Amino acid sequence: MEPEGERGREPQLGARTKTLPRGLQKPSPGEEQEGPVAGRDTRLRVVVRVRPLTCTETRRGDRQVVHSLGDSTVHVSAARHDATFGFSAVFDSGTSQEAVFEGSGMRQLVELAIDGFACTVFAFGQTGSGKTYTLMGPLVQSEAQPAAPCLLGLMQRSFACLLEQSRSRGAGLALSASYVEIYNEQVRDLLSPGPPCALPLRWSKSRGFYVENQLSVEFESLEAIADLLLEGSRRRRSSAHALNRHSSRSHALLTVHVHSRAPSACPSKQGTLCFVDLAGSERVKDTGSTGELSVEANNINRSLLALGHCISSLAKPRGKRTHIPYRDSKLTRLLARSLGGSGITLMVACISPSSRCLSETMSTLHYASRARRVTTRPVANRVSREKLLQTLEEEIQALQLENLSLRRQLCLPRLPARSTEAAPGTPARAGAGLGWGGLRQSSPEGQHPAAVGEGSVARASRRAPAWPSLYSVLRDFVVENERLRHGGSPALPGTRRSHELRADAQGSGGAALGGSWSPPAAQDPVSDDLSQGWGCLCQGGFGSMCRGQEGSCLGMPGPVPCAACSQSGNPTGNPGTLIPWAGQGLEACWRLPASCPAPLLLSRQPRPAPDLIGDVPASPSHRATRSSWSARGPRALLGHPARLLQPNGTPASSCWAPLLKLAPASGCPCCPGCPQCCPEPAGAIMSQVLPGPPTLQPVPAEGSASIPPPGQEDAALPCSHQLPGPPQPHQAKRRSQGRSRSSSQRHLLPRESRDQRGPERRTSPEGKVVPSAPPWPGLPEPRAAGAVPVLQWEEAPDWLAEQI
Ligand SMILES: Nc1ncnc2c1ncn2[C@@H]1O[C@H](COP(=O)(O)OP(=O)(O)OP(=O)(O)O)[C@@H](O)[C@H]1O
Repeated sequence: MEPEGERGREPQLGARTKTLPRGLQKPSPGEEQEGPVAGRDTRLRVVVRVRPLTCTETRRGDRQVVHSLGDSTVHVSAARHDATFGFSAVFDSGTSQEAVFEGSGMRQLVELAIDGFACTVFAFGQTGSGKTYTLMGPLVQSEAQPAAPCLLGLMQRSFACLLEQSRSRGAGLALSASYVEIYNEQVRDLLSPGPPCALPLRWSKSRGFYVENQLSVEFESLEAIADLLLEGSRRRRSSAHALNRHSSRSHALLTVHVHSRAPSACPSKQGTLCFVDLAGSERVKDTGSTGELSVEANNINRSLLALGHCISSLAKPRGKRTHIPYRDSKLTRLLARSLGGSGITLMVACISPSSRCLSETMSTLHYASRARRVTTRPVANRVSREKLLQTLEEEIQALQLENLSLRRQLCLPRLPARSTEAAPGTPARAGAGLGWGGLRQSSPEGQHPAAVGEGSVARASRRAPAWPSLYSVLRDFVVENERLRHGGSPALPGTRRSHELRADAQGSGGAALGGSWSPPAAQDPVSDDLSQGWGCLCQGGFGSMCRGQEGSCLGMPGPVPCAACSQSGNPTGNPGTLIPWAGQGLEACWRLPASCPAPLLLSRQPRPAPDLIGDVPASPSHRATRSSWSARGPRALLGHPARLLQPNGTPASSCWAPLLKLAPASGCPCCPGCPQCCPEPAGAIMSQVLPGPPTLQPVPAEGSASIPPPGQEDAALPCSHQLPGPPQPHQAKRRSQGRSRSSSQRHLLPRESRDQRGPERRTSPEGKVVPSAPPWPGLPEPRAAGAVPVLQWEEAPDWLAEQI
């Protein structure tokens, strides 16, 4: 039993709510603070909510044994239990939802999240004690019958508060949400449609424990986040048992990521607000759980026990703490930062007043009292622009090197340097790319990109706001990396155009994309080549996947089986593969038409707008991204999610949901690749994205080249907005390096390929020479002087390739 004296030691609520998001108060030495103080021990804030007796309990004649004494204390009076507990606040059964929001300090928590702190609120208690009610309000039966505004829970009120703050700061806050549940010790994404699948839990030094590949959805309105909450809650596992007709069978974690964009000189802040609705502890004999319900109950109780152990260990003074068993359950891993790290945490202990629940109530109150002794050391996550740029650049470099190595292993040709999107509000102009290409240009002559350090980043950041470009480049690399890791064709920049043309020719793709632009198919040689069964696209680099003869490539391994091919049964039993093409919501079957009865390109479902992407239901301002990929390799440097985007409305067949979507490479977010926004030679792109098959191609006639020779592939940059101009000295040097590297590049190709490297051109099936880079009016030939070279093969360190 909790001693009476416990009460006296509790500081008063008014004195404790010293939330200082900005000033960060200075405590007296050795003083332990309850209000968050950066870098100082700060107690968890624990409040108690007593729910009213339910109809069943009243009907049964249960006695009310829990009473709030009005001064943040709660009194339990029963035959063998008589105790008083003090907390930060106690809300009795008559307290409104709004009073709970205001009195619990939730509003301050929202402000702290905006200020860059990782804030967590979690509700715990016995099953049926009102945790979900406190966080989300009463169960919403349907969208047509929303809950009365006065009943909305802490979540909805916090969202409203956040959005209000966002509006008052102009375009200052970028908000996104992710929603996962831990069900039977498996982490599952509640925002991904389709059958639930387990997501891996990873650890990194910078981020601690995190869920890999969870979907993160941007939102800008209350309706949007309310939809997400509703959608996720519907997917969450719940069942009926004796104590609750809608009992949650999983722990749910909804995290809102708050990114405050600061004026250029100030650091930006990246806070989080995480709502954890724990599944309720339960006694199987009380709930009458059997079978699956009892398995769930065991898992719930086990993870709550692990949480209890962590809290007990953390409640000891710092010097006396030994090991904190965070790794005992997924729940404690995910809550590690909130409990003992640098976050700020509010715990809401929910209890039933019924005499029947007395022992569970006592256990919850003891648990809560112990939690009050737990301290964290809050640290705001502030990222200076310089630092963010540097981190982004490092990430891009690491990814580029890794992709180079992967391409090398897959015998794919290099890609040209990535173009970048212009920063919002910055008109796209030649040479103004601020991404990788821009940074490389600003690097000292001949310097390895990996050696481009803070200085060049700083230069880049001084020239213009660079991160929209860098993020765009990073996203491209991540998408490409994922494709390469799966052994499939990378999402190749620029290919979207050809496939849009193709779909347009079939009368479907253009419409799906809003299709305002439909250039003549004659300007798209690759599209023609694909449709007419031109050559093997994978250059024989895939072993058994490719028979290595013209027109007989059975496709690269890819994530989405082509329904038509797999159903019709092809001679080798190797189904065709639908490759999602960047930016277009299109899928291309790599099998050739002769053997694939499916259309070469399939358009996806029409989408309301090209930039409303993600596999979450279309809703105002939704934009879905997947969180960080894997902790392998030299990546995982950033604390932000990888931008693996999924097309809207496309059901994910697996947890990887491999239908990737890239924003158009042009500066215009809704541009499907029109010549106005993407003033690069379309054909030049095609010549670069097509893997050149040196051994398998018919030797073309003289006069045109489509496969650029080593050292020249880098000449044309898709959407890089270059203008023709005389070669700069460092560019001339680069070209000479390109020539000299050809010898070293040779060893990257299969011997057969090396021996039979033919002229750098190809022909269409009719024998007609297809120029690789048809001139686009007003723009340079792809290999014209002034183009920015890409990373050389030699520049990818061997050790990296070995590691990968
Ligand atoms: N403060 C409250 N006022 C009115 N009704 C409440 C209150 N708290 C809970 N209830 C009601 O009690 C029932 C159980 O609540 P809820 O589902 O939120 O419990 P829970 O703790 O989340 O249970 P579980 O752990 O099993 O999911 C619901 O019908 C809910 O509407």
